[in-house]
Amino acid sequence: MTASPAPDAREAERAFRPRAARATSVGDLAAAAAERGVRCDVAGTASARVTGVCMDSRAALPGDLYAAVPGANRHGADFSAQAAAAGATAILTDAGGLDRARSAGLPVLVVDSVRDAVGELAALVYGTDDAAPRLFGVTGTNGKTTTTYFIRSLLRALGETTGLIGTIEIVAGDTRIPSVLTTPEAPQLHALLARMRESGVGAAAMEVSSHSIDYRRVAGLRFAVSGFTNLTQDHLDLHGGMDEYFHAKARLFEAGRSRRAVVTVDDAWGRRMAAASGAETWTLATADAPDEGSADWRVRGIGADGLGHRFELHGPDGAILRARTGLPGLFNVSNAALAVLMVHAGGAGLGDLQAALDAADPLTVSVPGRMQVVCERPAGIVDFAHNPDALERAIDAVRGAHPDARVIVVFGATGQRDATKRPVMGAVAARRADVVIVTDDDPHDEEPAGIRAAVLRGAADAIAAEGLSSTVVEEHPRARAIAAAAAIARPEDTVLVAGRGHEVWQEVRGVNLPLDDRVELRDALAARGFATIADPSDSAAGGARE
Ligand SMILES: CC(=O)N[C@H]1[C@@H](OP(=O)(O)OP(=O)(O)OC[C@H]2O[C@@H](n3ccc(=O)[nH]c3=O)[C@H](O)[C@@H]2O)O[C@H](CO)[C@@H](O)[C@@H]1O[C@H](C)C(=O)N[C@@H](C)C(=O)N[C@H](CCC(=O)O)C(=O)O
Ligand SMILES: Nc1ncnc2c1ncn2[C@@H]1O[C@H](COP(=O)(O)OP(=O)(O)OP(=O)(O)O)[C@@H](O)[C@H]1O
Repeated sequence: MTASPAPDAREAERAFRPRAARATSVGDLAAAAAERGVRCDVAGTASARVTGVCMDSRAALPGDLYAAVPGANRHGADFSAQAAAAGATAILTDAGGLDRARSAGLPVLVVDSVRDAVGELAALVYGTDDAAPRLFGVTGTNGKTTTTYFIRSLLRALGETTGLIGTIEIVAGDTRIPSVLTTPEAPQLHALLARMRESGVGAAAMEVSSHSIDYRRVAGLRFAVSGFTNLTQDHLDLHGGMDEYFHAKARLFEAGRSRRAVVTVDDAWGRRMAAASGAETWTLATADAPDEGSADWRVRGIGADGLGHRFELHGPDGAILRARTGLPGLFNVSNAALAVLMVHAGGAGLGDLQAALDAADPLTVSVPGRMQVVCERPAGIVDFAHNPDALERAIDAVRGAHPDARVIVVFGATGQRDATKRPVMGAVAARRADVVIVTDDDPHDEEPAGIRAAVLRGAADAIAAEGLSSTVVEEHPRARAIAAAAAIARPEDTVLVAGRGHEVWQEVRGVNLPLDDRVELRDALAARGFATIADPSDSAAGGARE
């Protein structure tokens, strides 16, 4: 067991501050915020000067406005003295935090909702409201990370200097760090954009999680283009139901938040999202759907090409774009098509786009832990699928062509998160795979045996009700489950290790244990004498790469 060296939120917050800071007085901030409809009362001296914004006292730097939010566990105002000791010059809080903030002896900006206000204030402090890099935001249950990597790669092929913000890493010019959140908190986002601007970044691709929309992390940001991948069951613990989950995502497409939108309309949720969008919207059909023909853009002519696919995009006035992606799975055609159209909607002309697609194969970028192949025969694949829809698609995507090919899937469900998806994932695996090895994901503080039992119950119920012939076993810890899968793999089989993708720490009762599925699978297959593929992005090779 090791103590946690996992990415640290505070370090991440400090790593991406702009080098040049301009000072704004508390009084001027309150006045500018009011002009944007955010009412701010000032308690204390209005002449104090602010050069940065933070939301965690442990990340405060001299000159910061410390945003003290009411949290699930504590009110941030409890940490006002720590922020002041670190050099913060003012505090932003709500009526509930006012007295505690005042006791730190700093001027206080009082607002109705700190989360609603902090994005706008950070935009003012960092000057990111109009001069930030062009932002390409991607939301949806699955495909956000992959699509942002595709967008960034395509923008680079078009000659742009780019940034990236998402689950795996944050990249701004020559600086990169592993991510803590998929979408950082608003103060960090605005600092990041200011830093990107300093580094000459012209465009950035960014994942926008539904949590971030609910928690107002994207407040004060304007997206040049926003894209929607899909909506399937996930995160119902936060949102309560699919309708609420839909409405959280829909807020990204409000007029004023996004200038343009590209919405995948392969199902009813997509069509509803397109109808709800207040931005100038293009619809994209990537799969056979009832009214697929009425979409503005359609994927046509999909054909197998190596591990991936080639395809065409057909648009208005006979426009056609030809593209390919080397990443396995038809869902990666959907992700790639969305990325191409978002870059087109962001201003790239059809001719330039086609030239970039032809010259650089930009949609064959390697995305860490997303359909990552560590061995070709047997196929050993590590993927991030951690909800029912993604798991089903991932299993289908990796099934080999040989008539005796089996899919052996290793996965578990996360502790303290949406428990309703556990039996559903068990049933999906029992239906689609030949051998199912149920193990642990990140149990967090929950008892792992109970999580496994819920997944196993779903699998057993599906087998009994549907007369399935799949084999289901329980094995833990996870490394032993991966070794068990490798031990029974025949050359024509596929071992799919799903759920944790690029992650290199497994959290068990507050302790982060080192665990990289790619390393475990590669080592287990190599031990049996199979030829494996090294990859510089995994933990055995030292981490993230270009
Ligand atoms: C459930 C959730 O989203 N919680 C977020 C929330 O934490 P919280 O309400 O528990 O905070 P708290 O512990 O009560 O503390 C209150 C405030 O005091 C501050 N504090 C606390 C201690 C201290 O010494 N000093 C200090 O300033 C905290 O930073 C916080 O602002 O506010 C914090 C920042 O203020 C967030 O960092 C934190 O995100 C946590 C880390 C998180 O894991 N969120 C996940 C669920 C998330 O957002 N995930 C999505 C992706 C989901 C997906 O697609 O899979 C994401 O975008 O990453
Ligand atoms: N368009 C898609 N439709 C369905 N499943 C997909 C799609 N794209 C990717 N997947 C599956 O979902 C997994 C996660 O993909 P990716 O990381 O790109 O999505 P994400 O939205 O960023 O996920 P998360 O929010 O959980 O980080 C992949 O490993 C793959 O199994």
